[in-house]
Amino acid sequence: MSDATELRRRQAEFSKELHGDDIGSKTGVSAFLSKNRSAQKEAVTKYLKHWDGKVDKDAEDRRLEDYNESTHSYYNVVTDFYEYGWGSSFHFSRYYKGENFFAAMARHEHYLAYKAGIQKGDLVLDVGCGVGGPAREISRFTGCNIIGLNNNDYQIAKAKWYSKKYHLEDQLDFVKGDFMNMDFEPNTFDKVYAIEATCHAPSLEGVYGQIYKVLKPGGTFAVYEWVMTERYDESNPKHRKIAYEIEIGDGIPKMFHVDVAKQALTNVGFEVSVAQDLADNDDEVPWYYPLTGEWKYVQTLTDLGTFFRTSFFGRKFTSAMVSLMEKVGIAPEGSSKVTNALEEAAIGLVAGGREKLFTPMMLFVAKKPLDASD
Ligand SMILES: CC(C)=CCC[C@@H](C)[C@H]1CC[C@H]2C3=C(CC[C@]12C)[C@@]1(C)CC[C@H](O)C[C@@H]1CC3
Ligand SMILES: C[S@@+](CC[C@H](N)C(=O)[O-])C[C@H]1O[C@@H](n2cnc3c(N)ncnc32)[C@H](O)[C@@H]1O
Repeated sequence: MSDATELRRRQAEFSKELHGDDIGSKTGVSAFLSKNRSAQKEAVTKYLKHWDGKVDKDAEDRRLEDYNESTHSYYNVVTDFYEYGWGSSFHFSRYYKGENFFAAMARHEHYLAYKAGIQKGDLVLDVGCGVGGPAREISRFTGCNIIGLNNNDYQIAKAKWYSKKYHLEDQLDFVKGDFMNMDFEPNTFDKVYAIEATCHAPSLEGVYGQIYKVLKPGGTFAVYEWVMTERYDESNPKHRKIAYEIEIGDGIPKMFHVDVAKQALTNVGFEVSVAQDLADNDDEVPWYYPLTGEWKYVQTLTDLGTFFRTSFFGRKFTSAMVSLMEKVGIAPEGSSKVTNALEEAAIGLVAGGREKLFTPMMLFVAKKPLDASD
């Protein structure tokens, strides 16, 4: 058995032990409370194994090398929190004045589909598809067929459960795989998109090279990339602290600079037609607003629940409840470590957003040339 097959088998087995067989019918709090105790403790340990506060080369190399297991463990322990706090699309978006949170999320997804030129009947790959929120929206919006690729078994099971629930099984499929080593045949997809996922890669050239391979000649790749911006200075300790908070709290081995991303696309053969930071604008309502706790930004009454759960006070409330439940044995051991890490994420993301050192929506649109050879 190859190393990759063995890892896949182990991860699938572990997911079954951690989450049980009944995946889908429970979400958020009830899913979180029904985890297998010892497996949850192990998952948290695996995720935080290389996060010891160090940012030297050796520490970074260890995180880059362990990217697959570490990210797999990260999503094993945060997925229920994400669904409870944010919904089933795991990304940020811009907000128009008066626009509801979920409408903005859907619009952000439609915009990427539009920039990728996705048409009815296209075969599309969603790289790092989460629990399938964007794939459901984009398949309904365009009439295309989407295969979602993900290395997290729990999220795949959830994505499949949702597509059955919403009768989208004819248009959607979700498969297990590492985006650094894809199993698809070369030249398979008409379009490829990735939303806030490829930042988990140990090398952007690695993941973009795989996307280039599976895209048909003339096909388009569109991505919302997480990158550090032109203003970021790796040698500035305050900047590095913000990047580290984003890395540890979001399960990212290393946050790359925007130039690294752009160069990586070109190096693997793409022709880049759009390179635009959608966060670099004068929006009245900033993309990171739900994590700030600033009530002035809330746009509609329907957003109050989401805003409470995502705001500073809402997060403190959740952390306190989780800590209490862990102490009395209702919540599995290690749960507080997860809410602490998510808190670091929120702090780093808001700080990075306010200072424009970081963007979660660097939009790249890139084409595989028509005359590309394999
Ligand atoms: C990790 C990557 C590449 C993308 C995910 C982006 C966002 C969806 C998440 C980033 C930080 C997350 C937090 C939460 C939800 C999902 C994020 C915004 C919570 C609000 C979930 C509820 C917890 O109690 C607090 C979390 C803070 C961080
Ligand atoms: C922040 S979530 C975004 C999910 C989805 N794009 C969305 O917007 O809802 C990042 C996703 O990338 C997936 N991922 C991370 N590393 C991966 C890898 N090496 N191979 C495949 N998927 C990966 C995670 O499991 C997760 O589903």
